Parts: sequence; structure tokens; C-alpha cells
Amino acid sequence: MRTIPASELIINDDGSIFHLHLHPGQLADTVILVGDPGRVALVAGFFDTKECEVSNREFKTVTGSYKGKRMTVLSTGIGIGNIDICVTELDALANVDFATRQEKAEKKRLTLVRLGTSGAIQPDIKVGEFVFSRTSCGFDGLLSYYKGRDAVCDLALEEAFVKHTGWYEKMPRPYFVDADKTLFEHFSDVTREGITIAAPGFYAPQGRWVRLEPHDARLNEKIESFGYEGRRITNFEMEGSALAGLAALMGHRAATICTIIAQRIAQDVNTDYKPFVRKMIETALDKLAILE
Ligand SMILES: O=P(O)(O)O[C@H]1O[C@H](CO)[C@@H](O)[C@H]1O
Ligand SMILES: O=c1cc[nH]c(=O)[nH]1
Repeated sequence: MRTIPASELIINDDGSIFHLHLHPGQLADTVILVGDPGRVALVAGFFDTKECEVSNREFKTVTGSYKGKRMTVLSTGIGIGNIDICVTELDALANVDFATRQEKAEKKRLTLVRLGTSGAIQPDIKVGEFVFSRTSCGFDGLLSYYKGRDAVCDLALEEAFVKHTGWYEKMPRPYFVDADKTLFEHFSDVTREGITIAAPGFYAPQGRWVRLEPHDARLNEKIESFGYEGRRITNFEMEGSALAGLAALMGHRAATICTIIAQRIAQDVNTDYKPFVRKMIETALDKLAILE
């Protein structure tokens, strides 16, 4: 059995994991991931009990219970690099014995649900709606660093997308990963479904042009017009692909649900989006409380 070197799984002097500063016993099996550290208090505000609050850098964690179910809420900050850190450390907390630095024989399956914000790229998806990423599309390239990437990706969809967009070969090749099917069905009555792009940036990687022009100013039009087996790409955010991909490789179930705060086709934005996010959180907590 492989012993994980101290420099590869870094454990702090107090026995907590390197970035999240959590101890194995502080993690619930149901984890809500949010980008904004300020959103942790919003989620934890609904909890009936709180057992711990831990904070390091942008990673804030509260573990407690909601309607009798133990849950952890964690802020990931923005971006795919942070998802690599958070999902790997959450999995290690659950499935690595910190004393021996070896994988536990019996694995725990976590439920990881990201509650984020997003921009819509189809005209009928309005600000304030909740979109469930039935498939996440990574523009970030992270999953290709992991062995087994192709086994959890939809390669036919990838090929069709690369062809349709005339994908620029100097950008990382996009990858498509499905959310957990049970979670998709469980949330289907309270969300719209879609294919969501996780971009490695907020500006040019999502087709925004402030001062610097995107490499392909028509890429968003091509994304909007892409169709595959009756499905289309619906929205942009910045974390869901790595979450879906790493969870699939590790055997966890994962999903991303986002509140739409920007309408990219209508060029509309709502900066007062907190009430919608609050509603998404309450809806998701109620659903998670009854999830088997
Ligand atoms: O509101 P969060 O969860 O951070 O999600 C979205 O908002 C951030 C960009 O403003 C990115 O993290 C994006 O994925
Ligand atoms: O347009 C948007 C809005 C929120 N988050 C994103 O990543 N993009």
C-alpha cells in the first residue's frame, strides 16, 4: 500500500489538513461548496446547530446540522485551482488515514453540492433562475493532469464541440463531465438543467471584452449555437468542471447549481442578487435534508 509523502499530503502540526485547516472529524458527509466566503454565513445561518467554525485564507468552513442532517459548508474562493485544493483535501479528510498516510480500505462517498452564481448564455434563461449543471464543460484543462480523465468524460460531446467552435489549439482542450445522476433527478423539480462552462477566468475566458480583446470574439456566438442530441450550453461559471471531474474520479457524488446573475445575450446584470441566492440556498438545503 502506498504511503503518501509528507510533501504531497501536507498535515499541519495541529493535525489539520494544509489549506482547509480541518481535522477529519470536522467534516460531514454532505458538503455545500460556495465561492464567496461571505456566503458561508448565509448558509450556516439556516443551520439548527453548529459544531465548528474554521477559517484559513479564503477557505471558511462551518459544520452543523439542518433539519437533523449533518452538513458542512465550505467556501472555495474563485477558480479551478481552488477546487483542486478543496476537493482533494475533502477527499483526504474522508478517505486517508492521517496516522499512516495511507488510503483507508473502506472508502467514504461524499455528497458535494456547489451553490454558485453564473451568467446565462441563452436568451430564455433569466436573471434569478436556478440552473443545475447536468453536464459541466471545463475550459480549464485541470482534469487532463489526472490519470483516468477520458474515462469520466463524454468524448463524443467533446469532439463535436471542438469541431463546431473551431477550437484554438493553444487553449486547453475542453472536457465534459456529467453531474451525479441521483443528484440531477433529486433537484430536477426545483432547477432548470443545462450544460455549464467552467471558465479559467471571468473576462476573455467568458468572452468579456474590457480593454483586452478575446482571441476569438465570436466564440460565445458559436457556444450559443452549439447543439448536441437536443441539448445546448446554457451558462458560464468558474468551478463546476473540476468539481464534477475530480468527484467522478474519486467516487464522490457532485453537482453544481447556480443562480443566474448576468444575462450575457441581453447584456443585463443584477448586482442585487443576494435574495435570489438566499432562495437557492434554502431550496437546496431542504432538498439535501431529505436526500438519501
Ligand atoms: O458566486 P461563486 O460561487 O463564486 O461563483 C461564480 O462567481 C465567481 C465570479 O464572480 C466565480 O467563482 C463563479 O463561478
Ligand atoms: O457571468 C458570470 C456571473 C457569475 N459568475 C461567472 O463566472 N460569470
